[in-house]
Amino acid sequence: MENMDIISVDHVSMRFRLASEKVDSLKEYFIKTLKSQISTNEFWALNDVSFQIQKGDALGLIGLNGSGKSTMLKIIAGVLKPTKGSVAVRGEVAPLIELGAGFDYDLTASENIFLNGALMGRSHEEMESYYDGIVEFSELKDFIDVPVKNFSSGMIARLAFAIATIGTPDILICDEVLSVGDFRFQEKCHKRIGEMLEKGTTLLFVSHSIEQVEGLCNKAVWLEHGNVKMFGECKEVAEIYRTAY
Ligand SMILES: Nc1ncnc2c1ncn2[C@@H]1O[C@H](COP(=O)(O)OP(=O)(O)OP(=O)(O)O)[C@@H](O)[C@H]1O
Repeated sequence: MENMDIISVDHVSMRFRLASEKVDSLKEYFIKTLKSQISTNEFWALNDVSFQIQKGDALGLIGLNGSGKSTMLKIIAGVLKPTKGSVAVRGEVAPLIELGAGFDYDLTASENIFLNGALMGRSHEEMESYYDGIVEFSELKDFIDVPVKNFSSGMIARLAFAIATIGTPDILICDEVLSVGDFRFQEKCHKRIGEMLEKGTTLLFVSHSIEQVEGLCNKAVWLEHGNVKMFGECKEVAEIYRTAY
């Protein structure tokens, strides 16, 4: 089982269609569609991207705004289906992509812990055993019965991170999570991710902080306009990336 690819991204391309005309209402949209007055521009967010990750690797995805990092993570997490190519993922994925996406904002933090557990396929009993640890890690004890709609983005990030990192998933996907919390909480998350890596979790990590990427990752893929500019050892990719723009 050593050196087995846990994630294999094979010639993945992703096309989005963008409406090129501004439409002010649904009615106008239907009328213009019927009259064939709406044209769409094709936009390729990823072009023929391939790379392989082995068990226990920590991969940083780096690149400028709009280079395709989040799109790549969403395809690996199974949220988006690639237009071309394929992705093979061997293992359970804990995705931290759109923070709080699994939350019902009218429910309290406590209720959302169980809701998210259910979304992750975990039973109520199982979540009860994790409950205290989640509350403690998120440091939201005093807010646990408050509806999440009253939370700041940092509080939502803390709760989402604490829930997603229970147990030891095979693959942890983190998209910009550490940029939301304050510095002290970022350190705490960094430490927890480090502990998960030691236990064999594979990490996919997006951050605009190249220092954070270097601190956690052994491999890096650098995306530029949806193309792989460079893939390899994190230190080598980071060194060239730093001086590139
Ligand atoms: N659902 C969508 N529909 C249309 N275009 C999209 C969609 N999602 C992403 N895009 C476009 O695809 C490109 C890549 O976006 P993506 O979010 O993957 O970039 P990113 O590297 O994560 O950027 P950032 O660093 O700003 O988070 C962007 O130009 C974006 O506008």
